[in-house]
Amino acid sequence: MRTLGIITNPTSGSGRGARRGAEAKAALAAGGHHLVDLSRGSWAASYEAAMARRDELDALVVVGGDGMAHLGLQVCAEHSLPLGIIAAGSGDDIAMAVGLPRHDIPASVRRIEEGLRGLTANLDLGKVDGDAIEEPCRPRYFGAVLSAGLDAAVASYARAITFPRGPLKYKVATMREVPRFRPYGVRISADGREWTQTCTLVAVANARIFGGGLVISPESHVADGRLELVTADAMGKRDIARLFAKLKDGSHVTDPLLRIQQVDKVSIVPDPSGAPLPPAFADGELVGAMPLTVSIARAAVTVLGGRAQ
Ligand SMILES: Nc1ncnc2c1ncn2[C@@H]1O[C@H](COP(=O)(O)OP(=O)(O)OP(=O)(O)O)[C@@H](O)[C@H]1O
Repeated sequence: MRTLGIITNPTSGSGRGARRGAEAKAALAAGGHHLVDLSRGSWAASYEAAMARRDELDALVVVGGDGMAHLGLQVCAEHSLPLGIIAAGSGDDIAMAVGLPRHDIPASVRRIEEGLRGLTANLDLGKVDGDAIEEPCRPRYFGAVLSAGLDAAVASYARAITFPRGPLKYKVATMREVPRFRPYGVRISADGREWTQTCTLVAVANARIFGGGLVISPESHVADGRLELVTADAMGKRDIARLFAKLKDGSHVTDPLLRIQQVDKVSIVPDPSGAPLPPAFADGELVGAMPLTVSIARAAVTVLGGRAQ
């Protein structure tokens, strides 16, 4: 018998989170484990509850989408506590990057049991430092991708509106943000090189996919010890539409306005040569305003039942 902290989110999976959470708890309890329910009324309150009980646990299990996996990473990063992920969200990019099943609670629980018997994967994380990182976790870690370009402006508006809900809110936010877009000014320092440019996208990828399955950085791998800096130069509206369409299969990498470079550490600073950058998002969650520095945290978290390859 193990002591497992568990965090569920009633809002995840377009409102199916409460049922999925109850199913997950029942399946883990059936395995004879002692469960400590750390779910609270918000992401931040659940994080605080998990941090307060972290030392009593043998593992932490999160149930939901990337927002919940991101929460689990904050508790387990650079700590000996392993993380179990029961992927039940509308976006499960982190779970997919570690080869975990989606929307299949019995299969996810079997992976957690395998993990408790020793089958685990060590994953790299992006570690974000900056004065304006949102409370309560500073530094912030991410598993998939941090982004501060046009897609972050869309995410920021989508987060601010209460209607419509679900995937439709991203369509509404895109329709608002793309016509207003002016190229962002940015100063980038990456592994000792420094330059200023205007851009449409600026992202740091640990995994190949983000945004619920968009292939932003096809060569990225969560266990290769490297991050990829992805930038897209200033673009007009038609080029933006083409770029976003190509993100679906990763074919944007041949676009001459796009650049992907491997980095260990990168600083992203707003520059007056263009419009102000939006706040950064990572794993779909708000991280905070620029400037930010992202560095690689190698093998920073152990995922139960994960597959590194
Ligand atoms: N009680 C709660 N505990 C944790 N997170 C919560 C809670 N209530 C609301 N949330 C919010 O739910 C959001 C989405 O969670 P999650 O990623 O698990 O689900 P999802 O189905 O993939 O959602 P989305 O489509 O919004 O990304 C998070 O941003 C989080 O802030």
